Amino acid sequence: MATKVLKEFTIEDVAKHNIEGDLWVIIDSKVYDLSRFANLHPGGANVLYADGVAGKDATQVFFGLHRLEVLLRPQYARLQIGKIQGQEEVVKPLAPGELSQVPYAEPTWLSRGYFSPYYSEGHRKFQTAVRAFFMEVVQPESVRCEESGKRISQEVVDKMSEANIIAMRLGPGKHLKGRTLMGGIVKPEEFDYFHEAIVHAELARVSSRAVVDGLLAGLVIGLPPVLNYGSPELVAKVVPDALAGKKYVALAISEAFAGSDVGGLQTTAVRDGDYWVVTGTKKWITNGTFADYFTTGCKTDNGFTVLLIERGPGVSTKQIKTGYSSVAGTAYITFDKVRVPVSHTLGKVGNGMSVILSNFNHERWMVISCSITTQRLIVEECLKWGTQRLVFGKPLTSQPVIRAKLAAMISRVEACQNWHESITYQMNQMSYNEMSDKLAGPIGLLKQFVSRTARETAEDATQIFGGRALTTTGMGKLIENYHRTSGFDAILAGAEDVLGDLGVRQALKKMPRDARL
Ligand code: HEM
Repeated sequence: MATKVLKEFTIEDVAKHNIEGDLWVIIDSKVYDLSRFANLHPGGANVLYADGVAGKDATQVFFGLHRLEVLLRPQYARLQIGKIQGQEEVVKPLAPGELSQVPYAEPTWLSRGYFSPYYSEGHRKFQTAVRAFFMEVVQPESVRCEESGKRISQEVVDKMSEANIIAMRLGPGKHLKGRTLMGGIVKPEEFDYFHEAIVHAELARVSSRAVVDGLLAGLVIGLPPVLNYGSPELVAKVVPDALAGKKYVALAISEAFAGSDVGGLQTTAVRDGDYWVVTGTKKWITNGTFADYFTTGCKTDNGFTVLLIERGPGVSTKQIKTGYSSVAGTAYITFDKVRVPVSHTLGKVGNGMSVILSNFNHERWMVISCSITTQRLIVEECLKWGTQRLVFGKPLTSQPVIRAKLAAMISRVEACQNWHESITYQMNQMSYNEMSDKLAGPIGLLKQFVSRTARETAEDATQIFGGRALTTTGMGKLIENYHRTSGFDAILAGAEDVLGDLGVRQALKKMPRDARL
């Protein structure tokens, strides 16, 4: 397709169009004809007729009031009629895969001129491809679904499964064997937890908190127990379709009766020949509204057992209204005498607690990976806003109190990131059992730290953005979303205080008996 040659104007040409009905402005070297748009302008027509705006270069005032994306929306992009002779645009959106050059907007390993002991050139290649994919395929969908509350389209899920992103989100392992990952950039046997962390980070970079969950987070936490504890026949029946994005899975553990005390669950499974008969309810189940399978914690005669329940007679799900978008498909589930084949038992009868506990580490580490990226994104938003927003004729960052907030925000996210990388490195060296033994505590402590710092950063960012942080659209929309949803990470996958306590209890278990001051 031929690129449109833009008409060129001088500043003087534009200055002649400065009245109602004949109104041009310059924004970042581009000339816009707002004559007819003025009456439709969401900020009102009058602001456009002001002295420093009509017929003038309104770049400064524009970027004080709008996000760049406004100019990129097709309905507004077409208002551009030309450009100013001899000027070039300065403010450009990132190309798919491109890195931000804002300091601290990217982790150190992605920052120009810095080094990392953990990430290789291969990780970098992989990251570039994953970022481009998420920017092109997932970002527009995220914006649509966050607003509409509708579940992610099958088209996006299909594209994710084609690149094997769904399988990669489950981490390294035998489920990757024979798969072409991201067009073959990384071999399945080379795929490690740093590759996986990249996938989570890039997903979180372009998605709101609810979309991170809506994009099959239920499957990411609900399928591993099937992979690790299901019979070969069950694995063959369920896993290929799930990784191909044809069937959805949710992890159904928590209940209105029991959250953190998994032992207090009331959903009951009673044996009847070759079937279990399951009765009970589940609450806060991510992706539950559209899941085909539920990895479900049940009380059985001799303790606690995990069953894979297929949607069918006796299973009903309804949407729960939560503080974030219903794109996450958070559900209340009722099981009413549901007949579940005994072959759908995951692990040994009565051994459900270890099935669930072994799953938690990976889930928590995944939540941490996503949460840190969003925290970093908020730092980037604040650095940009702080420099482009003028107060008392100077950038906001000229105020020491703003710089102090930025210092705290940067330090927090860098601390989180470095701790996360250190734990991820340990994961790469350890067997699954070693991880359960040695990393449950550190992962619990890190998750507590990340969700606490997230909320502190949300508070600071809200102060920096002021009223703009209170609206779901416009300049502060990411801050508003973060402020409203950062608390989710303090609850989902294990409540903050419980996890901090777990970390300390694990440490106490390992205290040498002879340790004395
Ligand atoms: C191509 C030119 C422009 C387009 C397409 C445009 C579009 C918009 C849109 C979509 C909004 C809604 C808020 C948002 O989504 O960010 C808005 C708000 C606003 N616009 Fe514009 N605008 C343009 C130029 C200008 C200029 C030159 C001014 C200068 C005064 C201006 C002043 C405002 C104000 C005061 C608001 C309300 C901001 C708020 O609620 O915080 N706009 N504009």
